[in-house]
Amino acid sequence: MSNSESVPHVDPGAAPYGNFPNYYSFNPPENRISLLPAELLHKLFRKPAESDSSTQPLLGLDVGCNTGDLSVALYNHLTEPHSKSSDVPVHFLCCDIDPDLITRARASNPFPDFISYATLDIMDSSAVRGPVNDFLQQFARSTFDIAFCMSVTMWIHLNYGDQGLVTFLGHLANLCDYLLVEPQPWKCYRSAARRLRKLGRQDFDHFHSLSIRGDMAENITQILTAEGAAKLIHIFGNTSWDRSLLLFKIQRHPC
Ligand SMILES: C[S@@+](CC[C@H](N)C(=O)[O-])C[C@H]1O[C@@H](n2cnc3c(N)ncnc32)[C@H](O)[C@@H]1O
Repeated sequence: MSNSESVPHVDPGAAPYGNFPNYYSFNPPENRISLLPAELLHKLFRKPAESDSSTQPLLGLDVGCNTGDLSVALYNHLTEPHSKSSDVPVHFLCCDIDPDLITRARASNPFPDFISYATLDIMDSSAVRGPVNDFLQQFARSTFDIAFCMSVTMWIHLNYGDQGLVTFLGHLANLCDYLLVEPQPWKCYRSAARRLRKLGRQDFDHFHSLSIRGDMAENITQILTAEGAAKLIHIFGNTSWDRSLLLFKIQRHPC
């Protein structure tokens, strides 16, 4: 399979945020799911045997969920009986900038009581506050247990520049205790820019001025772990698209 997001037969000018309408026909969820241990949630959140077994729900945030196929696959994978976290209710909030993708995700949602979808630009802090805070407040919580940021960083980076990427990662880290990131490697940036040029379109606003470039998994790790803000605790290997899945534990320092 090709290792860049150059495969979709969609005019990329029409998908400037990576909002490809048929994403899962060329990158099926299984490519990523197969790298994640089914017991991930149990391993991260298991309680000591003697602790009270009250079932605080586990909360997940999926940023850039497209039509929700990966969100649902993650939900199934992490909650199915052999995962041993199935006794704990798990609730996901999944968001995407593209309202059409969210409409499709809602229409095919197999678990509407457990998976919620919202249209929002994660870079628009005032728009994010509403749905994210409303979701967290239902559970009297201020953060998610885990956030997923799968194949989204490049689109944020190309559309909002270096500072946008740094702000985005910082914002996500503030929202969760664990963060799973699948960064697109630099060669995908070149492919995305080449596609636009082939179509005679203007380059992404920021492509030529990005100074964060090269090894994107390493760059993103450095941004997240700067000043001890997060710790890289696991790399789950590489997908067939040569993308690594990086799990960070966010370190909260008392003020
Ligand atoms: C390449 S797709 C990845 C979809 C999914 N996360 C996955 O890995 O299967 C990138 C998604 O991020 C969404 N996206 C890009 N920028 C966004 C933003 N600023 N806010 C919310 N979603 C965004 C796009 O609409 C698109 O659906």
